[in-house]
Amino acid sequence: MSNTRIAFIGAGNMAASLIGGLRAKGLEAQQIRASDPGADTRARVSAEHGIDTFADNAEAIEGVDVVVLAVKPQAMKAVCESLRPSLKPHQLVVSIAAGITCASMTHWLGAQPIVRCMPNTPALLRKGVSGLYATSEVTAQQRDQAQELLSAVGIAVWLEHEQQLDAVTAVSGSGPAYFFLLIEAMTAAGVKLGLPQEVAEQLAEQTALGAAQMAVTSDVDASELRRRVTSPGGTTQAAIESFQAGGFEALVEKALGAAAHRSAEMAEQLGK
Ligand SMILES: NC(=O)C1=CN([C@@H]2O[C@H](COP(=O)(O)OP(=O)(O)OC[C@H]3O[C@@H](n4cnc5c(N)ncnc54)[C@H](OP(=O)(O)O)[C@@H]3O)[C@@H](O)[C@H]2O)C=CC1
Ligand SMILES: O=C(O)[C@@H]1CCC=N1
Repeated sequence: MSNTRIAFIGAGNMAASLIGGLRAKGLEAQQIRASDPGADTRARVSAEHGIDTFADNAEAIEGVDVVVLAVKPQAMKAVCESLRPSLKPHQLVVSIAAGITCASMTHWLGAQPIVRCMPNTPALLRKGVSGLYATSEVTAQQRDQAQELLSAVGIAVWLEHEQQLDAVTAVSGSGPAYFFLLIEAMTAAGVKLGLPQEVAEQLAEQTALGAAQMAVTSDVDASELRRRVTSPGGTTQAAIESFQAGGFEALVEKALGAAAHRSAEMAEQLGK
């Protein structure tokens, strides 16, 4: 990674997080470039990270080792087709677009080494987690480059089957939103129980942070940590029983199933 040159196509939220992570890991500004149609977006990433930005995607990828596709899934076909004439066979393409398969990208780009990933927004704080899948064209060195790119913003986990990315999207790609929803709901419930809004918010947020840190650092699993909070016949038991009577686990399974299904459906709809 020390002298890898990387171009980001699309300089929105996820690209900015990745660029921030790479800069924090010591990559020089000269090693990173980004292209985006938005003049404001270009000015922002350029000012924040000191990198060169381009309005023209083909210009941005000249001479780089890795091309990161960080545009919305709906824009992927047009972006890939426009890059095709300029891409060199040795350039690694890393896509972070939800629900766009390697087969679709290969169809649009031509034969090219591709790593498809699914990061998540805590990447902004270098607390992200990403699932990665590599096509057979990807060399060991390129795998390392992709690994280092995604590890700059958190943990990177390699997958054996591309289809598993639908499940990764359901669990961790979309996952931060589920925890935010829980924080919102716990805050609203706290207010209904008589707490001021800011206090309820502080309690819910810090509890989420503390619980997540315990789950990550503890050598016992989440169910044991939960058991340790749950005094027999106490308040936690009353809450957990209420959650479960409402079908909590089945609801979570259904919600994640909907996300995974949508990921596969997007591949079908946008992959042509
Ligand atoms: N947000 C999330 O939680 C996650 C998102 N992803 C994936 O990351 C990708 C990017 O998402 P996110 O960063 O949130 O999206 P953003 O909309 O913030 O960023 C995409 C950027 O790409 C720009 N863009 C549009 N068309 C082109 C083009 N032809 N060439 C170059 N740039 C272009 C957009 O400009 P403009 O706005 O002017 O159109 C925008 O600035 C998506 O594919 C998404 O599926 C993956 C994991 C998590
Ligand atoms: O909602 C989405 O489609 C994207 C992918 C994962 C998170 N955001």
